[in-house]
Amino acid sequence: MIVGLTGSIATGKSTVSKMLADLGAVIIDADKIVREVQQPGERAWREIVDFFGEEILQPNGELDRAKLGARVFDNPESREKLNQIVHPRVREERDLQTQEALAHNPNRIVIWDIPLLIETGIHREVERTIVVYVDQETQYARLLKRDELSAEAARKRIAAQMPVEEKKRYADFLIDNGGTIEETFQQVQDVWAKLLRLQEEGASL
Ligand SMILES: CC(C)(COP(=O)(O)OP(=O)(O)OC[C@H]1O[C@@H](n2cnc3c(N)ncnc32)[C@H](O)[C@@H]1O)[C@@H](O)C(=O)NCCC(=O)NCCS
Ligand SMILES: Nc1ncnc2c1ncn2[C@@H]1O[C@H](COP(=O)(O)OP(=O)(O)OP(=O)(O)O)[C@@H](O)[C@H]1O
Repeated sequence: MIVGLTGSIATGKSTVSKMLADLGAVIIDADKIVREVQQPGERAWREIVDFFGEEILQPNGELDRAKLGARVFDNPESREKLNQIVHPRVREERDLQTQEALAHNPNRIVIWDIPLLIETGIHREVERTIVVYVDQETQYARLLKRDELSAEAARKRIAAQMPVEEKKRYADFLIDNGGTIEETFQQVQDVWAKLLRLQEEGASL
C-alpha cells in the first residue's frame, strides 16, 4: 500500500515520517531525492545551471541552495521552471525506490513524504493521504527557528504552497502537530494501526 504524507512547510512531515519509520513503514522522502538528483553532473543539476547560471553554484560545484532558494521563492516563474526540471527526475527515482521496497516485501506500507503532494496532483496516485498540520502562527515560528530565515523569506516560503488549512480537505487522516511530540506520536500510532488494518483487509480480498 502506498500512502501520501504531506503538510505545508515546517508543519512536521519529517517529524511524523521518522515516527512512521520507527513503526515499520518504508519512507520515500522527496526532499532527500531532490538533493540526490541535484548532485553535480546529474541531468537536473546541468539543466539548473543552464537556466539559472553558474552564479547559483558553490566553488565546489554543488548548488548553493540558499541562493537558488532566494531566487525561486521570490519569483513564481523561476520556481515553476525549477519544478519542471526537478520533478520528473524525482518521480523516476521515487518509483524506482518504491518498486525496490515492494519487491523485497509486497506487504510493506510505503509512505511517500512529499511537500507538494496535493499541488502536483500526486495525491490521486496514492491509496490514502495523511496531512500534518499546525496553525499558521506555529508554522511560521517553527520555520523561523529551524531555518533561521528572515521574516520576509519565511513568509514567501509559506506562500509558495497551498495553505495547510486547504490541504486538510484532501486528508484521509489528519495529524495535529500543534501539541507536544508525545501527543503527535499517539496520533501517529493510531493512524498506523488503521493503515495496518486496511492493509490486512486488502490482503484478504
Ligand atoms: C529551492 C531549493 C533549492 C531550496 O533548498 P533548501 O535546502 O533551502 O530547502 P529544502 O530542499 O530542504 O526544502 C525545504 C522545504 O521547502 C519547501 N519547498 C521546496 N521546494 C519548493 C517548491 N518548488 N515549491 C514550494 N515549496 C518548496 C518544501 O516544503 C520543502 O520541504 C530546493 O528546495 C529545491 O530545489 N526545490 C525544488 C524541488 C521541489 O519542488 N522540492 C519540494 C517538493 S519535491
Ligand atoms: N510537536 C512539535 N513540537 C515542537 N517542535 C516541533 C514539533 N514537531 C516538529 N517540530 C519542529 O518544527 C520544525 C519543523 O518540523 P519538520 O522539519 O518535521 O517539518 P516539515 O514539515 O518536514 O518541514 P519541510 O516542509 O521544510 O520539510 C522542526 O525544527 C521540528 O523539530
